[in-house]
Amino acid sequence: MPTQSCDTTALLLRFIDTSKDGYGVFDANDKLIFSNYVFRDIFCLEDICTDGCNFADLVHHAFTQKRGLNIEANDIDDWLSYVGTVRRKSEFRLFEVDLVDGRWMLFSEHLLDSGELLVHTKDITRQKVTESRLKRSNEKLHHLALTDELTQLANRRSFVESVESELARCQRSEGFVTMVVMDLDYFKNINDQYGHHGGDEVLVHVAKSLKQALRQYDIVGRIGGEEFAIFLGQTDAVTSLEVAERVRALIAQTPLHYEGREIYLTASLGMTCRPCDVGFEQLYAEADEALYMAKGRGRNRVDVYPSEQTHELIA
Ligand SMILES: Nc1nc2c(ncn2[C@@H]2O[C@H](COP(=O)(O)OP(=O)(O)OP(=O)(O)O)[C@@H](O)[C@H]2O)c(=O)[nH]1
Repeated sequence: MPTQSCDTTALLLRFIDTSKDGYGVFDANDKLIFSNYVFRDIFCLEDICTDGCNFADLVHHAFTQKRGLNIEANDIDDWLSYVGTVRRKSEFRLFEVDLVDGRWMLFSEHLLDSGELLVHTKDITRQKVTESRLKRSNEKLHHLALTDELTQLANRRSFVESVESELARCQRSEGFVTMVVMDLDYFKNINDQYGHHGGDEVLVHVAKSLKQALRQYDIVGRIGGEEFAIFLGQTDAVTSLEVAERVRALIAQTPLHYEGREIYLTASLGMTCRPCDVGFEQLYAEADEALYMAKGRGRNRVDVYPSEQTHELIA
């Protein structure tokens, strides 16, 4: 019945206009022929007459007012050219968009055979906020799982993983890799003299010295207790020994100022240098053996595991 149909249309229009979702219809020439309140709000069309406006006009209007879609481009026409390569190119399109005011919208576009484009938008700001909180806590958890809480260096697990992936990466190259294992000397005495807190401060201090003495791409970790390990990728034995000596000297020359006193400390280091196709276990075991030699030969020194790559250093 005509009256009923009229009522239904009016009701539908009222429903659409008061909806929390946005609705817009563009004709085959991309002219906006229908929009509800939310849609007009997104493109900040409250103050302009939309008759005859096409999509590019709407975007230009919002962009000049620094409102509407968050467009990270200096040239709006470049952006519109890009959008032209995806818009109206498929029957259905779904995408997320952030607005200058911080809101996030899920846009869906239906292209009819007759050329009209029906656009629907849904506010997904709350989901996006929850998503980014979740992402941040996952990143934090990931960081905690891989980092030694006290020194903020890589923990044992993370050190092993990083070295193994570095070894896999350089498998086919001709270069050399070095492992250095370092252990503080008489650390038990430091704990006994300055307490566990003093001991912890020493570990943090040593971690800082390591970061200072090493290059950004060297891998360093706290393996446990007062033991640290350094991996130098693509580094020959001579350079590696220089690095290990630099670390040893820096630690010996840099006392920690703790509660008005100076805590002097030393460390013993063992190093090995091998071609890139070596496995982690072998590399670590050899460096550890060299560390054992350094401890036995009086501490505060670097000892080198004897191998084809290091014989010149030992001779
Ligand atoms: N403060 C503190 N002490 C730790 C930590 N982890 C291990 N230690 C202590 O480190 C000390 C290691 O002692 P030892 O293995 O005897 O070695 P050392 O006294 O350094 O002697 P050498 O290695 O032979 O020169 C022990 O007293 C442990 O309790 C830690 O996280 N914090």
